[in-house]
Amino acid sequence: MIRCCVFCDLGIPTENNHGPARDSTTEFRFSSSPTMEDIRRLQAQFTAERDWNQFHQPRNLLLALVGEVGEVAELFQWKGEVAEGLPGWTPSQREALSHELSDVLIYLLELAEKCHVDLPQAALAKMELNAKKYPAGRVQGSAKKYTEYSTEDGEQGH
Ligand SMILES: Nc1ccn([C@H]2C[C@H](O)[C@@H](COP(=O)(O)OP(=O)(O)OP(=O)(O)O)O2)c(=O)n1
Repeated sequence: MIRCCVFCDLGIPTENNHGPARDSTTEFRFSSSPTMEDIRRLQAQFTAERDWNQFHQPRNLLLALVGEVGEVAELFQWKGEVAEGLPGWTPSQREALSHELSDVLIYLLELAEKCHVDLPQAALAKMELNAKKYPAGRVQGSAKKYTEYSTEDGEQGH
């Protein structure tokens, strides 16, 4: 059997091995794969193949994550506010951003794994909590923190 790449072995389509992942004329959205679990598994494989689990404890992963968030911030610093879609950014600036955001995601998922947090489920549960804390009808158009809503607004601050 001819092997293409690790992504094909795992049944994960990518732009490189299966053509464009999305139609650029439609509203922006992510590709349906890889899933968070796919990325967790690939990073676990990458780490194990290098005998790096000895370094990838939760605290080290947290520090690595924060470092990568800093690298994302560096790409935005001194630019002023930037509009959605990053108009005016060069292809190489966009590529740098996609690399740094990916580093953040990879370390975040490995940190969650090493802390035994099932992140897709945890994120969904947290979004349900967020929706209860910020009922759309009550907070419409306001960016106030939930603690700033008084009982007169009809919402009890915590
Ligand atoms: N001990 C390590 C080192 C790297 N990586 C992986 C996860 C990240 O996705 C990426 C981070 O690599 P670098 O530390 O080389 O950081 P950058 O890719 O951001 O390079 P640079 O800092 O030069 O921008 O590689 C990892 O899992 N464990």
